[in-house]
Amino acid sequence: MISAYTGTQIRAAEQPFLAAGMGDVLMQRASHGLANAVVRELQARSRRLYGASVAVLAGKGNNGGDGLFAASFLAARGMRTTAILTAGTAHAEALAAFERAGGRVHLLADSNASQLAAHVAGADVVIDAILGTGARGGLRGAAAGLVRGLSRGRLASGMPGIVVACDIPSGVDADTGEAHAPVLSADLTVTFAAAKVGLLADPGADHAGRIHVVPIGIEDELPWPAIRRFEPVDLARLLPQPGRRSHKYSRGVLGVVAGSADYPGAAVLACRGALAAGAGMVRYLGPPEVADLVRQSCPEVVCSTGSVAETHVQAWLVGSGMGPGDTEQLRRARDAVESGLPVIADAGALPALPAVLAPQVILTPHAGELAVLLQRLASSPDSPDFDPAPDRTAVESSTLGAARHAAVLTEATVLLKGATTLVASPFQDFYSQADGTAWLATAGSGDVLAGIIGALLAQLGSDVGRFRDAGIDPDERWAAIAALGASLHGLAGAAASGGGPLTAGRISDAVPDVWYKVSLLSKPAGRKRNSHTHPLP
Ligand SMILES: NC(=O)C1=CN([C@@H]2O[C@H](COP(=O)(O)OP(=O)(O)OC[C@H]3O[C@@H](n4cnc5c(N)ncnc54)[C@H](O)[C@@H]3O)[C@@H](O)[C@H]2O)[C@@H](O)CC1
Ligand SMILES: [K+]
Repeated sequence: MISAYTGTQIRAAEQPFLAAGMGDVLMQRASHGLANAVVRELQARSRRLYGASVAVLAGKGNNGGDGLFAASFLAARGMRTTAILTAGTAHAEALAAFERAGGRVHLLADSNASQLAAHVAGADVVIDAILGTGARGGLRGAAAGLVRGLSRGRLASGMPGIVVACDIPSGVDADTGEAHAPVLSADLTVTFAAAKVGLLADPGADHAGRIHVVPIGIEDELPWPAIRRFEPVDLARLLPQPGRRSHKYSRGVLGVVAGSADYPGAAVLACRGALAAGAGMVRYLGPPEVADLVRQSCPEVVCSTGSVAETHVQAWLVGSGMGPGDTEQLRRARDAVESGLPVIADAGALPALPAVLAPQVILTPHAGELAVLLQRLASSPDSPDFDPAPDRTAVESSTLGAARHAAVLTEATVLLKGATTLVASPFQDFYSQADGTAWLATAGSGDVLAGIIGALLAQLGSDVGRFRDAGIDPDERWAAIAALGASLHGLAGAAASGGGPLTAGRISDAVPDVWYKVSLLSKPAGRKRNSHTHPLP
């Protein structure tokens, strides 16, 4: 599990060390880690170390200090180092160390910005150490102009160097992931003590590149994380395995209310996702013509035109492929929510459900649907910290804030789909998953995700002990189940894609194999099914 923290939490954890006069020690650990990461990055790309050019963009705070110390270590390994001081001043000891190591220093001004930009664009490595966790807002003045020029150059592929962000890309809010343009997108972010929330939420995550955490010795002081991310080994622990005496009913039965005359395929894809993710049985309720298609595609599914009340299941999936005119299906969706069973509510169900729900109801909007949902709830008096009527762009620029707000207002668990999938529980537990590939942005992908999460709800919803044993508050298991589903969906999509285009059905087809490979991570080597190890996709 990856745990991430706000800048405020990190600073609070540092406080006892700073009070004990250990600030310099922390900075040395951080900057050594940064320098080592740069060396490894060059080596991984088979680039020479001796003579490599390094440009560090250094602000006036400790973030700039980290960058300057790191550059001085790199100079000691024979690299040619240049510092651009973006604020006219810099951390005094770090600057002195940098100059002693032979680094060249330039003060950034409007008059020399374009000349320095050309120099930086030609460097083998650019270290972005302008702003860190102490930033308020984004880059300003000449620093903004420099980064804007560099970003344009990067987009035009004119900048072959490696961009390494020190702690966080400058301009990204460490607490929220909001990005104040311009931001220089990094290939690698080397972050200290622990990942920052802003690296795990879009749009900050767009700019972070790969994330490397450097421990600096304050980790034991860190509080409960602000956001977490499951890794495959966590899936190995949390995904269910049938017992020897399991039967289809004890394995977990999922009821599916999805599809319509206009979108019958959504029902098929949701059912396929659910079957692939281990539901003991899937029961489909819906129009006969959709049920026919479901039967043809998935003969395992038991179809009926009955009511929610007379259908015995452990969890419901409602809404995929449904529209406002599908009166009977929408009534079933509301009945499913009223049953008190765990429900995943997707697409067409979102506008049709009561405003206030419950934690075991998982809403799965994309950014546009979340904007509509928040607009519907905007009349709520509990929305002081959010634009009362956010549009899609507002949601996309503050994904974590929007998901958090929706969870608070609806009292449901909210899964916001996107390049990074965020899950917010109404109790304010958060997960971020980014296991997939951009090829997952394909029609029907969300229906499969709903099916996968539905199957996990049916199998895991009552398994309180499993979550407690994994250190997850049982009340928060709905968010954990949603995050597990997002992770499984992402891993399956990446495996099925293999780097090329993807169709939704292939995501579900890939789930069982990914599940199997993940489950090997929890078993001692001697107990593997055969002698071959299956690398994760
Ligand atoms: N506190 C510690 O013990 C450690 C801090 N570390 C580093 O220190 C960083 C935090 O350092 P600081 O608190 O000095 O903060 P920053 O280095 O992020 O910068 C804050 C400085 O920039 C100014 N500033 C804030 N917003 C600005 C903006 N939008 N435009 C221009 N200037 C702005 C502030 O007035 C302040 O002087 C971390 O990100 C990390 O890199 C590491 O060295 C590890 C140890
Ligand atoms: K930075």
